[in-house]
Amino acid sequence: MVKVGVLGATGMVGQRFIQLLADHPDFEIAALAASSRSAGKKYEDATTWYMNDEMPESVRDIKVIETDPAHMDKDVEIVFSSLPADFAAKVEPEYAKDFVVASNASAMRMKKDIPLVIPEVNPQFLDMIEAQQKNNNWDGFIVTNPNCSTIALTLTLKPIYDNFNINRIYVSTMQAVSGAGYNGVPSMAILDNLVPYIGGEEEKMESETLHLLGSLDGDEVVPANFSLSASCHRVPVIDGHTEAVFVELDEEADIDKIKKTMADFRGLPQELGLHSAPEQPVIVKEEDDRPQPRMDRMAYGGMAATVGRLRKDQAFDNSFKYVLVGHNTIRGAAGASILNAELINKQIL
Ligand SMILES: NC(=O)C1=CN([C@@H]2O[C@H](COP(=O)(O)OP(=O)(O)OC[C@H]3O[C@@H](n4cnc5c(N)ncnc54)[C@H](OP(=O)(O)O)[C@@H]3O)[C@@H](O)[C@H]2O)C=CC1
Ligand SMILES: N[C@@H](CC(=O)OP(=O)(O)O)C(=O)O
Repeated sequence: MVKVGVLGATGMVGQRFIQLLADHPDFEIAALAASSRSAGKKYEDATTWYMNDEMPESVRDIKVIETDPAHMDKDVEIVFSSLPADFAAKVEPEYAKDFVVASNASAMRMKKDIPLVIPEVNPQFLDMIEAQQKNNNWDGFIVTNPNCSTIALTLTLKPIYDNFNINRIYVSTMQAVSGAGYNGVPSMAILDNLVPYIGGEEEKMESETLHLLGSLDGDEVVPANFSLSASCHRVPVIDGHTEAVFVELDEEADIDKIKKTMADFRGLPQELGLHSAPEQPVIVKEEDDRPQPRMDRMAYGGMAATVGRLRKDQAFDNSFKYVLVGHNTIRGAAGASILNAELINKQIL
């Protein structure tokens, strides 16, 4: 078993990490860190548990430590980070001196030599690790996963990008409140309402998606060459981001072929049989009223994106549109970091 630690362990994403790691066949939770508000307390006393399942027995008595790497158990090999981005930017490089950091925070995603990875989409970006270690003189390294809306979108776009020529994409999101953390959106702001702004989200979706679908030239990422415009909105759903996607190709959109390409899509995690890999990363539904967050967010344990209403766009030439749902704190956060770590454990450690 590989010993792992979780930073930000008391938070919304930290709790997902614990839920997903509790019975993991290869990883064993050895350390939990949070802010000085929580450090020194037993995990069960430091945490207001938000998950539907009970808090795992194995973590209840673990004493929460300060996030400083000096406090981290030296037997830990992988540290999962679900820290606020500004704090992650300071702490993650400190951890990378000695530990593998699988980060879910946005701070380091677009930095040179730091792989931003979805294992089904761009596992080859892990090749940057050698340069990262050499350039920083680190024994460990940092690998990041994308923003929650970006992950679901990019999983569905990868098979299209590989098989057709994309000209431009518009995407409009309807994002769950859990995406902002437990204290992120007051109920008075979101009940009976919708908030048409999520700070920084549109910029992240636009840049990260093109980066993930791009190619490596040495250690430089050459972004994919199409236009992408995002509009992001918060809706009163607890978990599961929904996105309406509009795609213009260079050629006529053959709907049956596009559906088959998406449904047949498999990547390296499926080939390697990684524990958290969904059998099918993209599920295509035919019902007129799917996908819906309540019904589809838990597809393959929350690790698959579900697509529906895939149809020709009658208003524009060579165009089609669809709706997708992805679980924001599983495939969009903790599950994504864990899948990255499973790939690293199989191929690098
Ligand atoms: N929620 C989501 O869907 C997604 C979130 N993310 C990213 O994951 C990260 C965590 O998000 P989320 O779990 O929602 O946030 P929460 O606010 O729910 O949790 C934040 C965690 O970080 C800890 N923390 C806060 N400040 C400090 C500090 N100064 N020093 C040490 N620890 C600190 C908190 O500890 P304490 O309890 O002691 O205060 C808590 O454990 C963020 O970077 C977010 O952007 C990414 C994708 C999706
Ligand atoms: N901003 C996302 C969640 C998030 O924290 O994303 P990021 O990891 O890119 O900061 C949401 O509100 O749903």
